[in-house]
This record gives sequence, C-alpha cells and structure tokens, in this order.
Amino acid sequence: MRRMLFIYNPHAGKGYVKNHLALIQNAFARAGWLIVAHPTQAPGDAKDTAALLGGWVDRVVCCGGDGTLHEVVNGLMALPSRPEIGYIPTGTTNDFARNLQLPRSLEGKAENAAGGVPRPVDVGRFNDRCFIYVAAFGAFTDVSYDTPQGFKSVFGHLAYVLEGAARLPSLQAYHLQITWDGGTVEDDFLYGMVSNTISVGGFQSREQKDVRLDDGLFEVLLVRFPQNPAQVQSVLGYLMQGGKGDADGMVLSLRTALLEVEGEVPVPWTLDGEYGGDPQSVSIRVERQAVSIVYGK
Ligand SMILES: Nc1ncnc2c1ncn2[C@@H]1O[C@H](COP(=O)(O)OP(=O)(O)OP(=O)(O)O)[C@@H](O)[C@H]1O
Repeated sequence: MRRMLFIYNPHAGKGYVKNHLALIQNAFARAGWLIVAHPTQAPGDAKDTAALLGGWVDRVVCCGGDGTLHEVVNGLMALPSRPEIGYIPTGTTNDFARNLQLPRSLEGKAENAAGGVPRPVDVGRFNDRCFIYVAAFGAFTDVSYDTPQGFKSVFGHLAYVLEGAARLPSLQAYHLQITWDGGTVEDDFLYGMVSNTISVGGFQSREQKDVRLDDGLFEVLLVRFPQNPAQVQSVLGYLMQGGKGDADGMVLSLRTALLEVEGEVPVPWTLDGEYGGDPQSVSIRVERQAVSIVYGK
C-alpha cells in the first residue's frame, strides 16, 4: 500500500480545515493510500515532520497556507530522495496555489492531492534555506510575517492591507549591488523580488505573465528607490497598471538561475511570506525540478 504523510496546519486561514478532516482523509483512503496524519503543533513543526518522515512515504500532502507549504518544502529539501507533494491550500492568501489550477471544492482538492499527476517544480535556494515561490526584500515585505496569526485569521486579507497602509511613511532605501546571470547593477532599491509564480499578493509583473514552474529560471523584479516626485509617480503608475512597462527605468525585470545581492547593511527578507532573516549578502540559486507537486489535468 502506498504511504502518505498528511501534514496540516489546523490554524491556517480561519481554522477551516478542522471541520473537514474526515472528508479529506476519506478521499485519500478511497484512492488507496495508507495515511499518517499530523496536525502541526507549532511553527517549524511541518518542516521537522517532513524531514523526519518524508523518506518513509511516497507522498506528503501539505494542507495550510503558503507558510506551511514553505516549511514542508524546506523539510523535504533536506532529504536525498524526495516524495511527491500534494497541496491542499487552506491559508489566508494561498498565493502559490494560483499556479496549480486546483479544483474549486475542498473534496476536489483532496482528490487531486491523492490522485493527480506529479509535475516537476523548481525550488529556490536562499543561502542555507529554500523557498518555493518568492523571496523578497523592501517595502511591504515585512507585512506578511509581522501580522499576528490570530488577527490575520479573523480579518484575513484586510489585515495585510491595513498593516501596509500604516507602514507607508517608513519606506527605506537599500543600497545594493545585485549580480545575475547576465549583468550587474548597483543602486538604491525600494523593493526586490525573486519569484516562481504567476502572482504575488495579487500583483503580476511582466515576466510573471508567462511563468513556467520547471524551467530552471526565476523571475526577478527590482524597483529603484524614487528620488523625486516624478519617480514616485512612475513607480506608482507601474504598480497601479499592474506591472506594465519599466516605469521610466525605475523597474528592472529579468529572468535568471542565479542572483547575488550584496548590501552595505543587513537587509530583511521574506521567503514565501515568512520571515527569512536579515543577511547582508544573499546568494539565490534555482534548483531545477527539485520537487514534484501534484497538480493540473
Ligand atoms: N500549531 C501551530 N501554532 C502556531 N503556529 C503554527 C502552528 N502550526 C503552524 N504554524 C505556523 O503558522 C504560520 C502560518 O501558517 P500558514 O501559512 O499555513 O497559514 P496562514 O498564515 O493562514 O496562510 P497564508 O500563509 O497563506 O497567509 C506558519 O509559519 C506555521 O509555521
């Protein structure tokens, strides 16, 4: 019998999954899986459990938000041989899940996690950690990990928006030297993002429109720090038009398998919406097709 490890965060989103565990596990059993279920007990538990038991199962089904998926991927990346990943998004934002064209109903999602086709997906290596869909620094990147989970659960997306507005005056410039496969740039930056996803927080850059999750390349968006009102307008216009154009040279967008970021001071990053530390130098490498995720028709 094929073995499945079912890791779920009972608090993700509004704790929605707690009332639907029988439906989900029934779909797994119907598809012939032997199930070991583990509700996460604390931050870090999904990663530890995936690393501890991942080598013993054929598939790990992760149920929660982007943070839980991030942890499961980090746990599995520590293994020499990795089981397939099924994903049932039940978090507040579920940004990454938008890439997977999952069925709308929870039962459909569970059936997909149990019976769908595994497809290769690239993983980003960020110094000694991994990320599945985004690593970012600068404006607003602290919002997703700075919001207490309880608050976020009740007010959902509204929390992100309110926290973001409260932080508008505290925008900071980061002086960075950034090197990628095809060039290098040194400047003051407002925001930077390395991603493997069609959108982040609902925003889509030009490169993200035709993303492939398994091409060995991540999309990079770098926004220079605006030095005068005209540049502020250019950046705002870019954001409001949903990532069209290059904002009069204020925005750089490219694709690469490697990105090195050198700061003059420590720079706080977020990885998949979780706090990623504040390293002064960062090396990001794409590990092509490092995991298999079950999705698509
Ligand atoms: N039992 C637990 N108690 C407290 N925190 C937990 C527990 N289990 C998991 N976590 C942590 O909760 C954080 C958020 O989880 P998750 O991403 O699944 O849900 P979410 O925040 O509702 O969704 P999203 O990330 O999509 O906004 C993760 O960093 C995870 O480590």
